[in-house]
Amino acid sequence: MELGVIGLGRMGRIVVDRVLDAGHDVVAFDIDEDAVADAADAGATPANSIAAVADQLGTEKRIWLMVPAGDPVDAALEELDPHLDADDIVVDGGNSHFEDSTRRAEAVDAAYLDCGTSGGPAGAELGFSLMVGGPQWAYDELVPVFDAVATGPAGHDRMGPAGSGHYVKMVHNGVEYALMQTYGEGFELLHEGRYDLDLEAVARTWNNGAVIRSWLLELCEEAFREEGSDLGTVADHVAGGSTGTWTVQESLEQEVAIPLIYEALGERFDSRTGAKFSRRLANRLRYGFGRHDVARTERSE
Ligand SMILES: NC(=O)C1=CN([C@@H]2O[C@H](COP(=O)(O)OP(=O)(O)OC[C@H]3O[C@@H](n4cnc5c(N)ncnc54)[C@H](O)[C@@H]3O)[C@@H](O)[C@H]2O)C=CC1
Ligand SMILES: O=C(CO)[C@H](O)[C@H](O)COP(=O)(O)O
Repeated sequence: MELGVIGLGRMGRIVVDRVLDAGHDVVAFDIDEDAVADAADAGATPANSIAAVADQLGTEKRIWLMVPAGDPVDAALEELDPHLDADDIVVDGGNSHFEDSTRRAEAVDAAYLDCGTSGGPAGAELGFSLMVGGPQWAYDELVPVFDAVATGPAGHDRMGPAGSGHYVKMVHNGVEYALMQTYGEGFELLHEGRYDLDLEAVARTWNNGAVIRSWLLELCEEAFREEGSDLGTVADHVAGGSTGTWTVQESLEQEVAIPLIYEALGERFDSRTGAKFSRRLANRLRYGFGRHDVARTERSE
């Protein structure tokens, strides 16, 4: 099979390499010329524009987008669409909002597969987990590509119609937030608690047979090994948050309570503020009702 890949960053480049390794051909484009040159060195055919990707593929074009979610996806589709017809297939493997994906599936002439992708850069070796939404025929047609990009045949499946792949990935990310939060809380208690513990040793022991072993826990083990039990200079500032926000928004629309995911998202937002206003007010209110001491801090303004 011949696959066009647009977006050759951390994730797109893995798609290229794994598809090439499986014996398929790749036509590759990125707005970063160096990324295109690197992909060409790895065996892909370089293209110098999005339209050129479509032109360089034969009839029945199969194209994988791995660009940042949002405007770059719409921009790529706008440029591709005049070159596509109903026999063609476009996969969006990024973290797009599922409603954007259903809109795009309606708008483009090609069959559109929204593909939630999990596994991160570690997927270069292991392959990804792929959650695909869209027409069955298009999914079936791309099974050889999904087999190559995923961990294997068990690492991908069609979730349902347009939007369902990115919907499942959105919820996956909400779960990811809550798992990160709960490991964080457990290790915080161990760190602050009554024993002087080697947290790498704790994580390693848990990862060997414990009920709570997982890949995220292996990453905790790696973090403590590389940074130390006190996490060294790692700041308490957590970036990102879009996919968790979408998960919480959807839970409100569906009236499904997901308090752990909501709490984890809130913690992430909290990590970006300095002194927290509500805690400062609680501090002052305790003086108001009980004449308890008010802890005070130097303020810059
Ligand atoms: N990094 C991760 O662990 C994961 C990322 N994702 C999603 O995969 C998508 C890609 O992520 P990464 O590879 O990490 O990002 P990245 O920032 O490493 O790569 C994005 C690439 O897209 C290129 N690009 C941007 N606009 C373009 C355009 N209009 N045309 C062609 N190329 C364009 C950039 O030059 C860059 O090389 C995002 O939607 C992300 O949320 C999904 C799962 C895991
Ligand atoms: O999808 C992912 C992991 O599963 C990506 O790492 C994504 O970039 C996470 O983004 P955020 O933390 O902003 O939700």
